[in-house]
Formats: sequence, C-alpha cells, structure tokens
Amino acid sequence: MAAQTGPTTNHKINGNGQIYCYGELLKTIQMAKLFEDSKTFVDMKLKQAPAKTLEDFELLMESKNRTPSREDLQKFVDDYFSPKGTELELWTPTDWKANPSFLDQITDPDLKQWGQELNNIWKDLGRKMNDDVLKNPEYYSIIPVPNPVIIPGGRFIEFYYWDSYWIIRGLLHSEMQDTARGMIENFMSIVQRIGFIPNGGRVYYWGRSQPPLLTGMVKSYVDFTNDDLFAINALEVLEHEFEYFVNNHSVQVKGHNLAVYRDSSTGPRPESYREDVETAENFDTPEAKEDHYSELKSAAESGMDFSSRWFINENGTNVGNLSNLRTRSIVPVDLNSFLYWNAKLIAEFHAKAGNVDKMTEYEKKAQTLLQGIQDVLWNEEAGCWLDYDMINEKPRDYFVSTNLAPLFVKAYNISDTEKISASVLSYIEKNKLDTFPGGVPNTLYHTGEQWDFPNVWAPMQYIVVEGLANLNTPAAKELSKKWALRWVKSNFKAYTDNFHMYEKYNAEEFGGHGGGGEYGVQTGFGWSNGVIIEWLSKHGRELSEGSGGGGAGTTKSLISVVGVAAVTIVALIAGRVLW
Ligand SMILES: OC[C@H]1O[C@H](O[C@H]2O[C@H](CO)[C@@H](O)[C@H](O)[C@H]2O)[C@H](O)[C@@H](O)[C@@H]1O
Repeated sequence: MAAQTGPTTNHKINGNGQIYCYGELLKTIQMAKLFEDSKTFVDMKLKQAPAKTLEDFELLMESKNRTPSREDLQKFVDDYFSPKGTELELWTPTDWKANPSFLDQITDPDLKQWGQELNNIWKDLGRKMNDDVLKNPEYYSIIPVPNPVIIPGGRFIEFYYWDSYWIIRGLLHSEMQDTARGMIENFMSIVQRIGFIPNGGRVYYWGRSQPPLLTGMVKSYVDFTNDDLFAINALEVLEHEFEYFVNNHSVQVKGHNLAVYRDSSTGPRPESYREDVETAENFDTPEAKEDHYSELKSAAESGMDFSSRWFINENGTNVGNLSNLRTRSIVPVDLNSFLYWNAKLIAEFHAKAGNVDKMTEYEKKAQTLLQGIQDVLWNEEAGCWLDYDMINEKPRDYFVSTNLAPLFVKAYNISDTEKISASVLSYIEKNKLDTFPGGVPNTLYHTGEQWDFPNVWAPMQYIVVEGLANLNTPAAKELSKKWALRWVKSNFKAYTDNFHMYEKYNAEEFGGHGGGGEYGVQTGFGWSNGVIIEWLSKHGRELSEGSGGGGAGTTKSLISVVGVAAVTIVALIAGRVLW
C-alpha cells in the first residue's frame, strides 16, 4: 500500500499544519480566548491561502511589537477566516427510510414513536463536504473524504473514529447500508492516504487515533449484508491499520508485547489549546510541559478524555487531577482487547478468502495478544481484568467500564466461560454496579472529569451489556438484559423530558444527562442513538411487556393519562425502586 507509514508526516494533511496544528498563529489566537469554545477557531475556514495568511499574520505581529491586542487579533480572524462549518452541507442520506423494519420489533406505541424520531435524527446528523474542500483542501481543517458522514452532533460537526462504530451499527439497523458502507470506505481511504485513522475528521487530530474499531465496523457491515467480498477487499487496509497500531503503541510488560494509548504530535491539543497551556502551568520545564501535552493527547486517543482512569499520583493511586495524567504508562484493557479482536477478525476474513497462511498468521497474532491479556491484565484476586500501571508495576484495582471489555470481544479462553462468568458477576456485585438507576457509571470516582462518576456513556454501556450477553450463562444473560432495558428506559425518560438524545448520561439519576469536563453536555447524538436503535430492535418486544422489573409500557399508559409532569415523578421513583 502506498500509504505514508506513520504519524510524523501527518501534519502535512491538507498542507496547513502551521495554521491548524501548531505554530505562532495558532498559539497567539487561541491564547487570546476570542471564542467561548476553543474548538471554534480551528474549525474555521481560511479566506486566503495558508502562506499568505501566515505572511500577513507575521506583518501584523511585527507592526504590533509582537503583542497585538485582543481587538487586533479579532480583526485578523474576521478578515482572514470564515465562520466554522461553512464547508459542510446538511445532507439527507439517500438510503434513509421512513419505516425501517426495526420499528416492527417495537410493540409499545410510545417507544415505536421514539424509534421513529431517532430514525429521523439521522437526517439532522448527515453532512456532506462541499466540492471546494476537495479542490482547495489547504483552506480547511476538515479532512476530505469521498462520502457523506453521520456526525455525533453538537460541537462535533465532523466524523469521529470510535463514535462511528455505534453510529454505523445504528445505521445498519435502520437499513441504511449505503451510508454505513460510505463511512467505512471513508475510513479506508484515510488509512490509504494518511496511514492511520485520526481521532476525528480534522487535521488538528494529526498525532492521535481513537480505539481501533474499523475492523469491527467491517464485521458489522458483513454480518448485516453477507457481503463477504467487502471484507476480503478491505483486508489490505485492515492489516495496515492493525500494524500501525501495534508498531506505534507497543510496550514490553512482563515479557509481553502489549499496547498503550500514545499520541505522536507536539504541543497542546489545538482544539483545546488554552486549556492545555493552563494545566501545563503546573510544570516548570518545557520538557515537562511537553510530556503533559502528550499525556493529555494520549488520553484523548483513548476516547476517555478525561478520567481518573489515567491518573497516577506519587503514591501510585488514581487520586489526583489532570497534572497526574500518566496515560502512556497504563496498559489499557480495552485497547489490547480491541487489538485481539482485530487480529481475530482479520484471520476470519482471510479464511473467507481461502488464504490459510494469512489466516494462521493473524490467528497467531491474536493468540499472542490473548496470552498477554491473560498474564498481565486478568486479575485473579479482583475476579476481573484490570489496567496495569507500568510505573509502579502493579494492577490498577479501580472499576472502569473497560475492565469488562474482554467479554465484548471474547478475549478469554472459551473453556473458562463458567469461571469467568462467576468471577465477573461477583466483581459487579462487589462494586455495586447494579445499584445505579441511570446505568453503569464509567468509573466510581468523582473528579469532575467527564469520563468519571457519575457519567455513563452509551458506548461503554453497550460494551458491558453485550459482553455479559456473550458469556451466555443464565445469570450473565439476565443481568445483560436488565441493564439494556434500564438503559433504554432511562434514555427514553431523558428524551421525553427534553426531546434530546445526549452525548452522556447520569448514572445516579434515572433519565438524567451527564456533565463535567471541559465543554457543556452535547446533544444529537450519534452513538447514543445508535445504541438505542439497536436495543429497541433487539428488545422492543420485551420492553412493552414490562419485563426486567418495570416496563416502558407502564410509563406509556401513564403518559396518556396523567401527563408528562406526573410521569417524571413516577419514573424517578420507579427508577430507584423498580429498575
Ligand atoms: O474537544 C475536547 C475533546 O473532544 C472530543 O472528545 C469527546 O467527544 C468525542 C466525540 O463524541 C468522543 O469520541 C470522545 O470520546 C469524547 O471524549 C475529542 O475526541 C477529543 O480529542 C477532544 O480533545
């Protein structure tokens, strides 16, 4: 494949790195805090070519003794940049259907209506790049892709890598196979051009990826369409992405080659520049600041930006703040599980192609990863997998939803299923994970960061619930279904209250949305919609029967009789007592 091989050259995507990725212009404008949300500036389009913009900026700096006022900078931005988002047009997916068949699986009329509304939201989240992006990419921070995309929503107006896994599954359940395939083909074209898939569809994400789920997307597409040829044709790209991750993220731990999240760029996150410079004030030297920036961006690569999951303080615990980020020194359960899954799926696709040698090669890679996951990450005492702290050479015995990720991808010996099921269920019991009315929180630690307590996120809820279902033991299956139904009901309550699907929810409050972190809670929202559509499709009949301890049927009949206000009170009580 003629792809560039590593992230070191990727600041050349679109040829405008000095505007959007690093340099004096970016620093000066972002530090002036011209916009409430730092992401706004780096999403704006250039009016002049990058070279001319840089030249004129230099003239401005010289003329102002290198200390331009806020007003000077505001004028410069107004003169040289167009508002954000002008490169994207609203796009109604051409394969969108008013009544996809998943709706037939839902018996309850209110839930069916909700399913219909979620299906409508795909039209709000569809985006197509205008032709000028392809002609003049250097004027934009958006990474050109051939096909339209479904975005997460809110401030996230471009594609995001791992979000797209759940979006694509939702699209497939909504019978929008063309849109789903188009998004997968976009990612494949990005791997061919850039060598890996950046965190999101902007050049400023040039040094980091996100949890590697492209191969999982292809698997989902093939499961829905039986189009084996699609997987076979994708193999070269999928192998390339797998090798990219392994080659650029490897660490040696206890004699095993495992992976960590690791960014390869320099400087603060362009889209949160000022925020990063401020937290870096806690560090004295340029080297220590640069290390801090790396930890922040590596945490962003994990998708969990930010969380106590990545804190290691001087005592070796997770108590701390962003200054304690040590992402690169923590071997994560999810990343290694995903890599195992990628290797297994690549082997499976090679088997479909009849290529036994390649199948064996990737089976071996999977087994090597599995051995590492077992030896380093499985913790017999805890009865679960735990992230591993390489600084203090010890497991991190803190609940994070990703501790259960191996269940999702079956990264364990299947002959151990009964034992693992019993251990994991008692781990769940010990951590009281079934006591939260709004879903399983991402962690049990309250830091104010958005990937900490009490926030609960659709993708992690999905991994936990589907992971338990995979175990296929009666107790695990029962809990899986109970949590899936609870999640659907809680999201429904949030939706009936405010007519929004949220980016994150609140484990402590049935129907409550999440908060915290460096930006306000966003609505839309791609992955939340995808997970609900899948579970409405899978559990739509049980939901109307009120199984799993209280049903949406109860909520529905009350809606028609006593109205929304009373339902709010009843559902809140029900959330605590029944669900
Ligand atoms: O601008 C701050 C951060 O925003 C993104 O992260 C969050 O939203 C993403 C899109 O839904 C999601 O993939 C991620 O898990 C969220 O934490 C962005 O991905 C970060 O890189 C960025 O720093």
